[in-house]
Amino acid sequence: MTTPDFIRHREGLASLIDGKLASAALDSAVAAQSAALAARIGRKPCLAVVLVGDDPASHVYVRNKVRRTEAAGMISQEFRRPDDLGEAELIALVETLNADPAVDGILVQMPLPAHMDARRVVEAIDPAKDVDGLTATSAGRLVLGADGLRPCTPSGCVWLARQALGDLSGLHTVVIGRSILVGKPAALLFLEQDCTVTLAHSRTRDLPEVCRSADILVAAVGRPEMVKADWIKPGACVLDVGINRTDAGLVGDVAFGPSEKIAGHITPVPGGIGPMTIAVLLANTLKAAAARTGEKITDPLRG
Ligand SMILES: Nc1nc(=O)c2c([nH]1)NC[C@@H]1CN(c3ccc(C(=O)N[C@@H](CCC(=O)O)C(=O)O)cc3)C=[N+]21
Repeated sequence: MTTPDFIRHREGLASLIDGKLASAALDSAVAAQSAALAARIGRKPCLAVVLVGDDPASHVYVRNKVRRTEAAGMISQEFRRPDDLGEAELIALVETLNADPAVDGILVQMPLPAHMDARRVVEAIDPAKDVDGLTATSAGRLVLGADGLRPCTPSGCVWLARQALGDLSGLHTVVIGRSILVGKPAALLFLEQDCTVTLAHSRTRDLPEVCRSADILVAAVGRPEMVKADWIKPGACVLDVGINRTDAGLVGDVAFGPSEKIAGHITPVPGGIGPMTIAVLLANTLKAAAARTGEKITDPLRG
């Protein structure tokens, strides 16, 4: 197996998995296929992003999504609504987007304002357009191992682990965090790769010891630098999903400095899993566009 250029070998330190470079590689594969698909169907794939309220972090993510969608030759539609928008109005907007044949993917940015039931809003999304992979239909297909759209962040984790390690069969993956958006689907996606999976969480007994048995460690808890270097098996592949804003800037869930001396591979924050999430979102939009129009494409995340 040849190592891709976004995994940088470093003497005496973990190889650095550069998620920014990796996502640029995926984006250009998506762009090429999106152009070919557009030529066949007579229109570009289109992603609609809905942002309710004015959380500054959400605005940063949405701006990045719009920029990268357009750079990949796809159409980006943005819908901004005030945070006093009613749930029924938001669901009506989702239904309008469901009915619009030119829209291939719908993403409703989380978190939603507290007065809304996010589950009800997500379930209003047509599963064929569920590029976040968050509807009950998509989750059910994931559990069944049936075709469907998979959640973006955990798909990005699996893709990077495969790029770093090749076949993951038989490896022990420990996922810390059982969220619907990341931890739970990550466990299922690594299982689909024939890993032995442990889904650890805040009630797990002796978490450091559990982590020390991981060949692949996925940290998705949202606690700055919670995972310490002595929780890491020497040579393990460490994927840091945490995006924590602290006085010291943006930090992950892993204490990076000490951990890069122990791990075999590691993702930084920023510049690791975050940009990969958007790359998978674009790949999912391409897949949704192809499936909706009955066209065949090669999955940019496979191979
Ligand atoms: N329906 C929905 N789907 C999501 O996928 C979703 C969401 N809601 N709500 C918020 C979270 C968070 N998220 C990120 C995406 C990219 C970066 C990213 O590109 N981060 C850069 C840094 C950006 C910065 O400076 O803040 C990096 O890690 O290098 C981070 C976080 C998607 N989310």
